[in-house]
Amino acid sequence: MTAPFATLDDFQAVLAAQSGPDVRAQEAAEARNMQLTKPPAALGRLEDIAVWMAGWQGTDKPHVETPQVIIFAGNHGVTAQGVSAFPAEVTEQMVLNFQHGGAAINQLSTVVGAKLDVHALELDRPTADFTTAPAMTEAEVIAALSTGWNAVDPSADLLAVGEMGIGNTTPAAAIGAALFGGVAADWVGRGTGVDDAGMQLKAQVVTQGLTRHATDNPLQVLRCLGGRELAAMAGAIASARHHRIPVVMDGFICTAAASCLHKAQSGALDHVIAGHLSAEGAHGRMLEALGKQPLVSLDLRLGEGSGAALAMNIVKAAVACHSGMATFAEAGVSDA
Ligand SMILES: O=C(O)c1ccc[n+]([C@@H]2O[C@H](COP(=O)([O-])O)[C@@H](O)[C@H]2O)c1
Ligand SMILES: Cc1cc2nc[nH]c2cc1C
Repeated sequence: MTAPFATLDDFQAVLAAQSGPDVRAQEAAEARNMQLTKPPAALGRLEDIAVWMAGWQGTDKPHVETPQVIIFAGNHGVTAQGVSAFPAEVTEQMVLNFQHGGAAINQLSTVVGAKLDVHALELDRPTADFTTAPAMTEAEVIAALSTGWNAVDPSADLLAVGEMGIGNTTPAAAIGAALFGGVAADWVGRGTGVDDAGMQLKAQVVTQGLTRHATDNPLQVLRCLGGRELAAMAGAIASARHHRIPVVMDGFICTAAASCLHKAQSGALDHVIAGHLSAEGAHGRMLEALGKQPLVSLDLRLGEGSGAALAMNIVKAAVACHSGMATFAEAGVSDA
């Protein structure tokens, strides 16, 4: 399917036209949940997850049988400022590692039974350094959003989005500050492992970006301060909504990309769940701003969709209980 937008205004209109969950299916799932052989609410948040899945999948018996994990990779002009502990060529090297099955995300996708797709976005043409120019032109951000939109398999029943991009915690921090306020130091973190001086440098770089690209428009924030893999994640999340596929978010960079959708259109992340709380310092603040509670908190700070793929197991377990359990009547167990 060709992406149904050619400009950021079109994309904004796509977000505005998105529909909500299937309320009938959700109500049917709630009713079913009340009859399952357990004390009320004894499966805690697993019950909420199953009902949420039911709403987006449009059935009272939701499933996770064809999950998809997508990694988008991009390179960043802002790495010229020395904001990462690793060299930019690692982005491309890790893409090869993903393709050869050697990365953490390959193992985590296998564990949850997900198809893994990798999309490298013009790695030999990094975005512009946002301290001196907008990271992307409108045509470039639309191309990246479209890659993300088209990467979603319409037959997937659960989607995890993740990224690979040396330097991309700096654009993510800039987006956090631009959308949610505060100073740069509130949003920068260690990323791949910079020291205290590196953190200070990142804060200066983010401040320069914020000063240069002052805008209230969240999609312009994505264009000016973001990166191709962030825009692609945003495009994939919007596309999943169109196909009514629930989404599990990954860490700090993925959440920053999703935040642009949330700020552009209230409710744009209703079909999205936070997979995990990253060890990247500002991730918790960003999730709070979105009103999202992460499923797991295991000090991961890898990216590449790892926390999202891991959390898919919990979603899978939630729907297995909901859809597979017997009711009190079926099992002949006495109700309260
Ligand atoms: O997902 C996260 O929360 C996360 C936190 C820190 C680092 N990363 C990964 O590390 C890279 C960005 O770190 P950096 O230091 O190069 O900005 C990028 O490839 C991300 O996938 C990811
Ligand atoms: C080795 C390495 C693997 C990664 N996976 C996601 N981001 C990464 C960053 C680095 C540096």
